Amino acid sequence: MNHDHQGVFCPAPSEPVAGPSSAFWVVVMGVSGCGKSAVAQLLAQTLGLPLIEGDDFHPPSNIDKMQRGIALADADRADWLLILGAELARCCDGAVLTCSALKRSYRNTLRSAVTDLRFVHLAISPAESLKRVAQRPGHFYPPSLVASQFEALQDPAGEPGVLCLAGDAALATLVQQAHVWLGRTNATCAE
Ligand SMILES: Nc1ncnc2c1ncn2[C@@H]1O[C@H](COP(=O)(O)OP(=O)(O)OP(=O)(O)O)[C@@H](O)[C@H]1O
Ligand SMILES: O=C(O)[C@H](O)[C@@H](O)[C@H](O)[C@H](O)CO
Repeated sequence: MNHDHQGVFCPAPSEPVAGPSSAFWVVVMGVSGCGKSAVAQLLAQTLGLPLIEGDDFHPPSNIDKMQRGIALADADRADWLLILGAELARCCDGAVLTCSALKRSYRNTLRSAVTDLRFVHLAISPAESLKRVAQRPGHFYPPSLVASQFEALQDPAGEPGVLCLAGDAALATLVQQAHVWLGRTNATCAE
């Protein structure tokens, strides 16, 4: 059992957390460069929810591996996904999480942490992903790993609680579409 930063009582992360009926948890997912951080930041801001940046929770060994151009394996991602699930569960009133969540089993690990977890999948082409990743000087993730993201990706379309969006649309459009899907049509979305 634990408490979040506001002292709200939370069940242990081993049981999926169910919040107030107005609460929801959203994962913005997809391959490298698809726009997870950009969209999630706006979404969290306009929904008034905390933002959890999944990349901030990778152990140094994972960052080191990616920096050296080695794709993460299932075993590298296992503990990271459990930690992200615990972070979601810690936010009793909901949260927006950025996480690649490339495989169904990864999404199911996150689903086991909170009830009715939603996923917004930003789908982009390998060419667009490569272009965006190559344009990020100083970022730890190398363009040489982009192909491995698409090899690992299992399309979440058809799974429960999933919205698939074209990640090359304008940011404001993407956030607006997510709001409508979440039933929050009145919120204003800034570009
Ligand atoms: N809808 C969009 N249209 C045009 N450019 C975008 C869009 N979304 C994001 N970008 C740009 O693409 C780049 C990658 O975006 P972002 O960092 O949000 O992706 P990401 O999925 O979080 O990547 P990673 O997981 O690799 O960190 C950034 O330069 C960002 O400004
Ligand atoms: O599961 C993964 O392979 C990783 O989370 C990657 O997606 C990177 O962390 C991200 O792309 C960095 O930019």
